Amino acid sequence: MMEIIKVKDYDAMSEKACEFLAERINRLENPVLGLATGSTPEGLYKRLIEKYNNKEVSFKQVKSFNLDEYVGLEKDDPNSYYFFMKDKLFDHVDISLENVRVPNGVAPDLNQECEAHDEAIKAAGGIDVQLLGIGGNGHIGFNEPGTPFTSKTQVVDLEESTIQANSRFFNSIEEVPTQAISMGIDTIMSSKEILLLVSGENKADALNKLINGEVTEELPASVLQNHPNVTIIADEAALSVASGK
Ligand SMILES: N[C@@H]1[C@@H](O)[C@H](O)[C@@H](COP(=O)(O)O)O[C@@H]1O
Repeated sequence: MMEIIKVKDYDAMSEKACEFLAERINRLENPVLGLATGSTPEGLYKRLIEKYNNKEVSFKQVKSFNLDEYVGLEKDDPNSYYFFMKDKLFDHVDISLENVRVPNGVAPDLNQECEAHDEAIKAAGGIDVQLLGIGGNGHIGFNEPGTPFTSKTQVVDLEESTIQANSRFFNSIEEVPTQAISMGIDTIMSSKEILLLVSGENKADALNKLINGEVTEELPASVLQNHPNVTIIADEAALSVASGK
């Protein structure tokens, strides 16, 4: 089941997503969240912090698992996803850092780290709500086109287009890591519920294929058609191709 909520713009998407997530956090006894990085969820995190400051939500009982992390970046590297999460959310709410897990991109044994991530998710009882963004090429997490739907958390090679897109955060393109640890497609699909946020015209093509196209490993996000409980909050620009159909 896929529900699509169309909103006007990025701000409206962030607002809706904040209501959606806060409702789950308040309702579930021990919420387990799957969290994402990138520009897309930044507005959502800002609003969640506001809601926390207004005492409308608390993260005391929340456990979280992040989707991905660059290989080779230390936790305190401003471009690491661990740093992003602390900077954009964790440092500003009452979540315990003991309850958050971002894959460790500098673990001595990366494969073992991938297994540990999946094991920790299982031990927590699985993910209640997985937040996702989407890459222009249809990637989710860092699962690039061609990634098997059966994949668990693993080390992945980044596509040139992804490196290019993410270079905006780095001083130069040479500094962008070429590999990452990413939750696998199967890991993501095992979540009880999925919330996908999409904003902007540059995602319109991928979103159209996800909604109207066939389910194929060539467009990793298309797998979401097979999930029983997906909500997509997308703005008008992101839906411009899909709604023209
Ligand atoms: N690994 C991240 C994804 O988790 C993210 O959803 C996507 C879109 O990023 P943005 O939201 O900045 O457009 O690409 C990045 O590479």
